[in-house]
Amino acid sequence: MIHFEHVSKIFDDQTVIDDLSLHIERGKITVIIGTSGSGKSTVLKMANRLLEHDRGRILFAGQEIRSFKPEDIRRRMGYVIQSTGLFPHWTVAQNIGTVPQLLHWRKEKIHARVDELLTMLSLNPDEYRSRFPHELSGGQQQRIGVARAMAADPEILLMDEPFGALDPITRAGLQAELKRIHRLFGKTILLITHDIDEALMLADHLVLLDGGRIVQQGDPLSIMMQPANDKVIEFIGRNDMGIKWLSLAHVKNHVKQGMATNDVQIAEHATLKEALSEFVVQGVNTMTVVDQMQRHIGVVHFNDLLHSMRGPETSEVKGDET
Ligand SMILES: Nc1ncnc2c1ncn2[C@@H]1O[C@H](COP(=O)(O)OP(=O)(O)OP(=O)(O)O)[C@@H](O)[C@H]1O
Repeated sequence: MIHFEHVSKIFDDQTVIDDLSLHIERGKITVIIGTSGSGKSTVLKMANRLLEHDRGRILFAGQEIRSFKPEDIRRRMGYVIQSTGLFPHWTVAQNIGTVPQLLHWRKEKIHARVDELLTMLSLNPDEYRSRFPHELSGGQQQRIGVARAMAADPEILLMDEPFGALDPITRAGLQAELKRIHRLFGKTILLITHDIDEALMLADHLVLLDGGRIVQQGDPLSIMMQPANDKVIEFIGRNDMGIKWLSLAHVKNHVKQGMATNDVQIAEHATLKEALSEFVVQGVNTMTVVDQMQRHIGVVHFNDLLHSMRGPETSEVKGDET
C-alpha cells in the first residue's frame, strides 16, 4: 500500500532518515519501534506529506506520493497523534465529523457515522456525542482521536504514539480495542511506538529503527528468534524473554479436545500471556476455550503453556493470526 524506496531525509545537513526501504502491506499492522530521535515520526510525516523526503521514492497506491495533493493524501490517510489534537471548542460529534464535513457528507450520514464509531469504541453515543474534549478522560479523548481518524474510512491509519500518554491499564485496554477493530475491519495501520510490549502485541510486521536506519524488520517472532545484532537484543530486552514468547502465541493453537472441570473460560484469540495471567489469578490448571460466539471448542492446559514457554516450535506460532 505504501512503499518507501531508498528514502532519505535531511534536516540542516543532518541525515535523520538514511536509505530507508519499507513496504506497508495492505490489511496489516506495521509497527515502527525506535528510541527517541531515531526518526519514527519523520517516517510517518513523510508518508502523509507533512514532510517532504529528500531522496528516494515513496509510492502510495502505486504512485509517487508527490503526485497527490497533500489534502487528498490526508483524507485518504487517517492520522492519530499522542496529544489527540482534538479541537477544544468542538463537541465530540463535531470533532469526529471533521473530515466527513470537509467531504460534504449529508448531515444524517455524518450523525450515523459518529454514533457508529462511538459505539464501536465502547462509548455510549447519547452520553458522549455532545461533550467537549475537556469533559473526557485521557483514554476517552484518545478514543475520539481514533474515531476522528477513522471517520471517512481512510485507506490507512497512521498512528504516532497513540497511547503514549496513557496509564498502563487504559493503554492495554486501548491496544486490545485496536486489535479487535483490526480483526473486524482489517484496516491497514502504520503505528509508531517506543514500547516493545506494545509493538509485540500489535505488529504483524515489526520495524526496528535506530539513528534513521532500519536495524531489522520482519514478523516479531522471527526477529525474536534471530535478532540481527546486539542492538536488536537490547530492544527486545534480555529479560522476560519467555513472557514475550507467550505474548506472541495464541490460545487457539494450543487447544486440546475436552472440557475443563471448572467454570473458567478463555477466548481462543487470547494470547498465552493473557492465559498465564488467568491461570494464576483463577488458580486453575485447565480452562475451557471458547470462540467469538462463546461456543466451547476445547481446553487449554497450564502444562502446555509452560512447555511452550521453554521454546515454542516456530511452526506452531508462525502464521498465527493475531
Ligand atoms: N523540523 C525539524 N527540523 C530539524 N530537525 C528535525 C525536525 N524534525 C525532526 N528533527 C530531528 O530529526 C530527528 C528525528 O526526529 P523524529 O521526531 O522523527 O524522532 P522520533 O523517533 O519520532 O522521536 P520521539 O520518539 O522522541 O518522538 C531528531 O534528531 C530531530 O531532532
